[in-house]
Amino acid sequence: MIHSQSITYRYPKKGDGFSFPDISLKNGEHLLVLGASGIGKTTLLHLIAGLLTPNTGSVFIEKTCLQTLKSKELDRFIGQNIGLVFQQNRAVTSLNVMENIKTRLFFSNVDYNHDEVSALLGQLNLEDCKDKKINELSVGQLQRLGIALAVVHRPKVILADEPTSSLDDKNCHSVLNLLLQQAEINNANLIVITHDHRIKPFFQKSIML
Ligand SMILES: Nc1ncnc2c1ncn2[C@@H]1O[C@H](COP(=O)(O)OP(=O)(O)OP(=O)(O)O)[C@@H](O)[C@H]1O
Repeated sequence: MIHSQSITYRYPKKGDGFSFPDISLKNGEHLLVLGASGIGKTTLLHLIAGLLTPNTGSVFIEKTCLQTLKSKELDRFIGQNIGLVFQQNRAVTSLNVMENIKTRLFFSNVDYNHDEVSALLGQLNLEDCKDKKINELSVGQLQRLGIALAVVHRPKVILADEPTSSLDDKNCHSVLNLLLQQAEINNANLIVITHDHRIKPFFQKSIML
């Protein structure tokens, strides 16, 4: 469950700032956030993820209001409950795939479970890659690893920033299906922000900024 209320944000020394529409998702619901370049999509994503603090308004994940948490509590809460999928690779290049997975779990304070991680790597067709270094992965494998790193700690909310804009139609569909599949397996809310209108049919709920 995620709920945001009356969020506004202004970057220091930058114009009027943003006033965002409220978001309300029950367990298992997903949202597409569409909008032109520069309209504030990534800013909204960072506010929902707790990476930026709104000037006014609140974000609730389950019953926790992010704005009531102290800095260390917030870091812990984000690490355990939020999964972020980035457009660019964020894996540590000096580590192999499995070491990246274990590092992600360590920072989320979640124990490594061999069977669960093997199942996840299987779902993402990465089981043959676990000992590979990041620079040995194909573009598609890197993208799927990005999803694995976002969901391996079983977050309540999966947030994806432009996950498909540089992909052809086939890979766009495949990435979307994997994200939705992982959201379902984890009973998580999935929020995708994009200017890529091809993915509209995948979502029942969408807002335009
Ligand atoms: N750290 C920052 N400091 C100051 N201004 C910023 C910062 N980050 C973003 N902005 C500005 O805020 C506005 C919204 O940026 P944001 O990245 O949220 O838009 P977006 O809709 O995600 O754009 P795009 O689709 O191009 O990624 C832009 O004008 C951008 O220049």
